[in-house]
Amino acid sequence: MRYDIVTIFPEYFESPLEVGAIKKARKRGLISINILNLRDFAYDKHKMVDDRPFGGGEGMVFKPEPLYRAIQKVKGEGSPYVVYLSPQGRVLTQKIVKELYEKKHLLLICGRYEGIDERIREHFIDDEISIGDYVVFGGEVAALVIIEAVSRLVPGVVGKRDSVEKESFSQGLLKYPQYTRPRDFMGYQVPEVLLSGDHARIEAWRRRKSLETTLKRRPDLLKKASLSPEDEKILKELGWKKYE
Ligand SMILES: NC(=O)c1ccc(NCc2ccccc2)nc1
Repeated sequence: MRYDIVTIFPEYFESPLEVGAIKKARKRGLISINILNLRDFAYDKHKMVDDRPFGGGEGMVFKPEPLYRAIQKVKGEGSPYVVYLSPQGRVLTQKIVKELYEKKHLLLICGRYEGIDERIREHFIDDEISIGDYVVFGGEVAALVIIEAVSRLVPGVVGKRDSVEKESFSQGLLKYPQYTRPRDFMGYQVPEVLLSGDHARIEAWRRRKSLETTLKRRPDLLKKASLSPEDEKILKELGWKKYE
C-alpha cells in the first residue's frame, strides 16, 4: 500500500507515523508513506497556497495551482486514487475502508480553513471522504484515520490473527467484552464461561454478547449485518423488533 499526503503542515505527521504497527509496516516495506508540503508547489514569490474567497465571506480557500502541481507530481509517479478529506464527504465506514484498500495507492489531500478551490474538487479529486459529522482544523487527522484503518487490511501489518475479518465491524457487529487477569478485580469477577476452556461455549457466549451489545448500542447496524438464523433467534429473545 502506498500513501501520498498533501498538507501545509508536514510536521503534523512526524510522530503518529513513527510509532507502533505503522512504523513497523513502513520498515518492512508493507506500506510506504510520502508527505508533500503544499508550499513546495507554490511558485510565486510569497509561496501563496491560499487566498480570500471570491464573492466575499470569512476565511481562506486553498488556491488551485499548487494543489494541481502536487497532484500531477504524484500522478507522474504512479496511479493514485485521489481522496479529499472534508466534512462534505461521504462518511467513512469499514466498507469504504476496504474499497480504499483495493486502490493500493492513495493520494490524500488535507484541506484547512474553508477548504479547496471547487475547480480542483470537481476535476481532479476521485473521492471526498469525511471521518464523521463534525469539523476539525484540518484534513490531516482524517488522513491519519484512513492510513490506520486501511493499513490494518494490508497482509502482515496486523499480528497473528485468524483474520482481521473476524474483527468488530468486519462482521457488521460490535465486538464482545474483553477480560484479562486478575480474575478478581475489586470483587468484580470474570464470567466463568471464559475460564471454562470450553471453546464452543465461549464462542457462543461471545456471539451472544456481540448481538446484545449491538442491539443495545447500535441497533442501526443490525439491518446491514450478516445474521444467521440462530443470531435472529437470540435477537428476538432479546426483544429485537426486526422490521421496526
Ligand atoms: N469530518 C471530517 O472528515 C473533516 C475533515 C476536514 C475538516 N477540517 C478541514 C476542512 C474544512 C473544510 C473543508 C475542507 C477541510 N474537518 C472535518
